[in-house]
Amino acid sequence: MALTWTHKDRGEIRVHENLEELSIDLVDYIAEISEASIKEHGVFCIALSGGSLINLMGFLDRSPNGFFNRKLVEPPYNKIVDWAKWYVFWADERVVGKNHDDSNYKLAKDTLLSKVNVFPRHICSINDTVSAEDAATEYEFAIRQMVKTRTVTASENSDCPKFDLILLGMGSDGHVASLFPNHPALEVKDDWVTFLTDSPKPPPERITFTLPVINSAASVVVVATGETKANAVHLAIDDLPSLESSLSLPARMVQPSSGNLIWFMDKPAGSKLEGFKFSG
Ligand SMILES: O=C1O[C@H](COP(=O)(O)O)[C@@H](O)[C@H](O)[C@H]1O
Repeated sequence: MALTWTHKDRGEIRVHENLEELSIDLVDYIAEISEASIKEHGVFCIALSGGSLINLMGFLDRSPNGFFNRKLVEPPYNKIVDWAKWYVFWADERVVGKNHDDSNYKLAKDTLLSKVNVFPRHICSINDTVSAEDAATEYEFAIRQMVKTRTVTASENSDCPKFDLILLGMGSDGHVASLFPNHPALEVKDDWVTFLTDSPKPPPERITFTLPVINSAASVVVVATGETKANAVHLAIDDLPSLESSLSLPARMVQPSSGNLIWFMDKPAGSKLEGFKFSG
């Protein structure tokens, strides 16, 4: 059973017994938001990230113990999810070829998108043949067109798109999307998508949603697993008034203005949280 509680301003926290339980809960949540969004406005606009998150969405092959039996690409989800209404974006992307192993697009394509009926024209990936700067500009332009045509909802509170769901992983340094600690990309307020040519984590060239876009989403999920993430999870969630550095931790700056924020983690990642330590 997951240990779940709501922090007064850091959203809902779900600490799962193990990765299998986390995966099932995450897949359930995505299916639920997909259904609600389609009911409400006819489409589901989801922004993916890269990294370990994608496999945790239950897209990996079934494990020998049979736990990964509720993958989005398997029954019941492959039947009940209305894939034709999905529009898929990336909260961040590495500026490499689409067939490169570092590509977040390739990861999602190999594990999910090639196995379900999302229309290829609904898969909004970056132009991988131009510079990082141009790729960011073009990606933002493409999203602006989709807001104009009302495929992507406009935020009521900001000049930003309101994605139905943004899925973020978190690095052990507290980075989310490609927003790294102390990087100037964190300060970008006027653009929806920005670029980096000096990412501290390879590959160096990336594009990323900016904080205003992330914080305008209807739902934001942050997924963190493993002991190496425990300290960043603690700094991102717990009340630590004396530790000013934690305030500029990218994961702590994820604060949806009117949307939901949910943290999915396993026990090792949640082990340093106040709420976990005092849970008995
Ligand atoms: O480089 C990236 O890292 C983060 C976290 O990855 P993880 O493997 O530690 O979960 C990921 O969310 C981001 O999209 C990616 O570009």
